[in-house]
Amino acid sequence: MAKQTLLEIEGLRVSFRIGDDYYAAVDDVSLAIGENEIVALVGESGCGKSALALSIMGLHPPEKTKIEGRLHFKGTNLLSLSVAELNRIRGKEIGMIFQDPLTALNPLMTVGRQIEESMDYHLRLSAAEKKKRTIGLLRKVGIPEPEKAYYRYPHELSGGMRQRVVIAIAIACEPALLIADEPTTALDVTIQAQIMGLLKELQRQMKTSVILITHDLGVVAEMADRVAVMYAGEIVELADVDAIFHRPLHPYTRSLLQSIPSAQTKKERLHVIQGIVPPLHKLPRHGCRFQPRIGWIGADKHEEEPKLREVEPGHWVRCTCYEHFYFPDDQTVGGIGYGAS
Ligand SMILES: Nc1ncnc2c1ncn2[C@@H]1O[C@H](COP(=O)(O)OP(=O)(O)OP(=O)(O)O)[C@@H](O)[C@H]1O
Repeated sequence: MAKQTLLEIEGLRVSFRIGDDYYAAVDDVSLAIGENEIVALVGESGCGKSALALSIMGLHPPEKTKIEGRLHFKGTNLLSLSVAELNRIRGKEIGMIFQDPLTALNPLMTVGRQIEESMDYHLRLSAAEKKKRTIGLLRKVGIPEPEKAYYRYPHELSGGMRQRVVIAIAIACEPALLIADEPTTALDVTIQAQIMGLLKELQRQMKTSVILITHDLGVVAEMADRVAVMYAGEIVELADVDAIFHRPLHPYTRSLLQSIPSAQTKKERLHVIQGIVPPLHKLPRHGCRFQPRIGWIGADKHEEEPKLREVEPGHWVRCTCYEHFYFPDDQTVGGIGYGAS
């Protein structure tokens, strides 16, 4: 089912200044987010997921960051807006949920006041209306005794409850787009599923589009409609969630999937992806960026300048190396070896 596009990311390049040079952490990324769609961005730490999200929110310091390309949101290029114009959109039309509720919340302000602050800027409501709406939001995000919680300070709440407050702030103005950057990383495992369940339920009720950044593929399987797999600043595979889990193509996607313990892989050996994502100033800028991590696949199997190609409707993959990729079965790392592909 084709969805109307809400945000069209076109040729986005986000570069950070290191010394005298700029290095792209997000490199020529194009991706459309549909209305009422959950798109997961996955990849190891350092692949550029947060850099992409923060550029949509306009939160990179301009003196150290160069942003190129276009971010069409409801027909407006966010990158052409002044700070004042952007302020009218972020927090209202686009909400963001950050990783750590402790740093996202002001410890000196009551929960109620913090939620109301997000409304002050965008909505014209009387004090009584704001309070009513805030208590309604606290109830909506599952905080017990919302009338009392309204007067509490963040430190009086558990981590899970604090993250619910962060979510309440993000949805206070009913944004069309919600960006959730690792929203459960800082929480206990038992609480993570509850928060994800809440996000999914809110998305269903409000029909908000969501960009969900995570490296938890279990969460992706539960939540996402489509998945963009990022490696070293580039999207290497993009497809709907079913295709990513059942017909993954790119060696990086396959390696990520093979590296998580699951019901199927439990009895098999887990794959350990060799090496690490290189630091920004050492990223390979030509050829297949994943090539150094799959050294057993010959150089001639990679494209010189790999492009994303649509190999079945809606399923995009970068570089021809996927056609030749296999998991070697003669290597063992730290007692954990490679499973068969
Ligand atoms: N302000 C900055 N200045 C310089 N380099 C940066 C800056 N922010 C991020 N980077 C670098 O850009 C690359 C991408 O970082 P980013 O935080 O977007 O990755 P990520 O995929 O979101 O990782 P994580 O899951 O750890 O948040 C990394 O190499 C990181 O070190």
